[in-house]
Amino acid sequence: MSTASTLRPVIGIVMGSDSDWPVMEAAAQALDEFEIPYEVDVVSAHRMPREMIAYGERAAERGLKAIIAGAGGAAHLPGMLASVTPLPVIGVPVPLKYLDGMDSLMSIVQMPAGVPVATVSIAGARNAGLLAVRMLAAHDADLLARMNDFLQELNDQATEKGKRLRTKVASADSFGFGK
Ligand SMILES: Nc1c(C(=O)O)ncn1[C@@H]1O[C@H](COP(=O)(O)O)[C@@H](O)[C@H]1O
Repeated sequence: MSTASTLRPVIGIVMGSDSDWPVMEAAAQALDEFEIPYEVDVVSAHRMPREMIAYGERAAERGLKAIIAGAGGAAHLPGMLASVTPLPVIGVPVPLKYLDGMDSLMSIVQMPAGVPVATVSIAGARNAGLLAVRMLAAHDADLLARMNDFLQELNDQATEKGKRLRTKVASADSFGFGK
């Protein structure tokens, strides 16, 4: 098991295989941006069911506050974790070679009532990381302020994009383009 910092991890990032990491690392990056300590591991419901159950059952007592679980294809990992932990589980549908991740999405999102998994978009690992930050921020005023700054930054960037687009279209118009 690897841990991103020497601090005790509060978020677990797990995935069905190390082949999911190229998608899942965006969750880790988002947590890094907010200096949230996390751990990373491969925990497969299909290939190592006993370890998977033990991971879910022990997650809360080990101090984790939420689990981000990514899997591809018959992606049962997030739902199975959610069935053995009271912690929030965020599911990331990992797209594989066939079916473009629709199989992963459907496997993760259609949970029976009583066992929720907060499913993000196909390959939406960055949003999974940001959602985990928001969950922590609900009980942490400093983190909440930083999330607000982050949102303001997004707002400023979008405003800037609009400005650039309007300038581009206006200058094209003055040459008789863009009509
Ligand atoms: N969906 C699951 C689960 C599970 O849900 O328990 N365990 C592995 N897998 C998925 O199998 C895909 C192929 O894995 P390999 O690349 O190891 O063959 C991965 O996307 C993994 O998440």
